[in-house]
Amino acid sequence: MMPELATSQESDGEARLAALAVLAQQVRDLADAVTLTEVPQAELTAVTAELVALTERLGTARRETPLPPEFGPGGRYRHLGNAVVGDCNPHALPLVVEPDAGGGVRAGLAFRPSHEGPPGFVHGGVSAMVLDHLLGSAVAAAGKAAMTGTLSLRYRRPVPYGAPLVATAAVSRGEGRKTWAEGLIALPDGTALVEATGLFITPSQWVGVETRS
Ligand SMILES: CCCCC/C=C\C/C=C\C/C=C\C/C=C\CCCC(=O)SCCNC(=O)CCNC(=O)[C@H](O)C(C)(C)COP(=O)(O)OP(=O)(O)OC[C@H]1O[C@@H](n2cnc3c(N)ncnc32)[C@H](O)[C@@H]1OP(=O)(O)O
Repeated sequence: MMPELATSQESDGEARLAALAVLAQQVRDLADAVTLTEVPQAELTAVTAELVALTERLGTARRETPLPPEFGPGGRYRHLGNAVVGDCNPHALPLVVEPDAGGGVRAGLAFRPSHEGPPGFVHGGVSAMVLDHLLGSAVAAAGKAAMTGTLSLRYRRPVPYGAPLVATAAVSRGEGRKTWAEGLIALPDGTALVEATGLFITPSQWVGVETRS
């Protein structure tokens, strides 16, 4: 179950990965363009034909699975294929998670129109995904490799897209293979929008796995 972590020497060249990250960002922009477009039907059909051709070009050399977690340049942990933080995954925001002064983690973020749930606001499941990852990252920053056992959310206010927000998380307690973490998505002034608590469990075969680079 535990992924074998490669080193960057075993992964693709850094220049190619940088080009792939640029492509992934373009696809994110494409997703928003599709979500918001009002061009006429004939133009939609023409664009679709071009996208079919592009999809086929990318598929001529294809991996079985997204890019795995690895220790990249400088020994820094990264997971380029991850759905939340992966620079090379168009589905990812991508979130940049950093240690904060208090021993937890933080990430600045801005959701996009393609994250719409209730009209004009971010889908609650998307907020949950971000908080799942952030709480998991706080657990990893505390030295535990763990998977989400439970995640509980309190949606206090609708989450806007297109606006700068901040997400934070920290471990609240630990007991054997269980680690509890708390976090929130907030406005820059600290106003809480979504609060989360979660229980993360270290599978027995992951006990002792190094999570800090
Ligand atoms: C993902 C990390 C990769 C590590 C890579 C290395 C370095 C990492 C560095 C940085 C990583 C950065 C960030 C990571 C960020 C995000 C993480 C995202 C997390 C996810 O998005 S992850 C996907 C969703 N997640 C799952 O896909 C889990 C599916 N599930 C399972 O894989 C098992 O189910 C598991 C492992 C949860 C437990 O399995 P197990 O066999 O170890 O458990 P076991 O039965 O031994 O129970 C032991 C004690 O936990 C209690 N317990 C068990 N399960 C519970 C539950 N669900 N709720 C409440 N309590 C539970 C029992 O009641 C018992 O309690 P007690 O001891 O008191 O009786």
